[in-house]
Amino acid sequence: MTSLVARGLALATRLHPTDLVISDPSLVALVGPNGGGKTSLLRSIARVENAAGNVFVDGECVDGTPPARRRRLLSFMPASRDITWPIPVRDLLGLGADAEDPSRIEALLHTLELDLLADRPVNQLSTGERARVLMARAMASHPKLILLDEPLSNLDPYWVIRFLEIFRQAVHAGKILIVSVHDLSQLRHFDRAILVADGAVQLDKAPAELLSDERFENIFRITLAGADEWTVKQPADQRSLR
Ligand SMILES: Nc1ncnc2c1ncn2[C@@H]1O[C@H](COP(=O)(O)OP(=O)(O)OP(=O)(O)O)[C@@H](O)[C@H]1O
Repeated sequence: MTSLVARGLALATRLHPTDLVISDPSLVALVGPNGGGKTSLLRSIARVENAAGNVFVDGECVDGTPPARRRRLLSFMPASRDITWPIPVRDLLGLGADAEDPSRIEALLHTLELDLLADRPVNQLSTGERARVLMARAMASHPKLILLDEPLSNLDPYWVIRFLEIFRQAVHAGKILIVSVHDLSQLRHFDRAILVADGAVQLDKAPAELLSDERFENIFRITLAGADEWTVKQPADQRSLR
């Protein structure tokens, strides 16, 4: 059973000391206002920055783990879809997969419907197509923990639904997924929602409870006005626009 234990994660000026424990395979959303610290938290867990603290996946400390082993523990999909390197899609996926597991790449090309794009250079794909390549890459090494920074941005409605299905299948396969999202209507697909603002975890609840928490509205400065409909709580001072 996959578990994540993170202790004392911190990044100067961006993320206050933060603990996070996820004991079971689950789909966890990170939400929060722009600049609140979602990416900083994801990058700290992924150890892509020199963040303080320790991260344990299934009891195994990620720091100091050799790269081949680390990519079996976790993967990280960045929010940026920029890839300047003209590497073919299939070759890029191969960089993240085990050499002894070539069928994994073909399976991912099929799942993400990338078969016809497999020989195209990734830097010549559309933004949404690159998101599918990066998602496939994040899954290539069968990591136990998958960290995804705004994976649903830039996707058309078909692919939003397909990504959510793929996330759920990964949870059923025993993985933990931590996913930053901005579209609050997507929260109902998640098992748990963490609100990050001012560089700290402010709320950590079931999605429905989070959405109805008064602090949620205050932090986001919006009010629920109907099903999936929100209005601005404290309109910005408009005087400068006159
Ligand atoms: N490389 C960096 N160096 C210093 N400060 C940074 C850096 N990247 C981001 N920040 C700052 O850290 C804070 C948190 O940023 P972060 O990207 O984690 O927020 P976020 O919640 O992911 O935001 P968004 O929703 O806009 O993507 C912000 O105040 C931001 O300006």
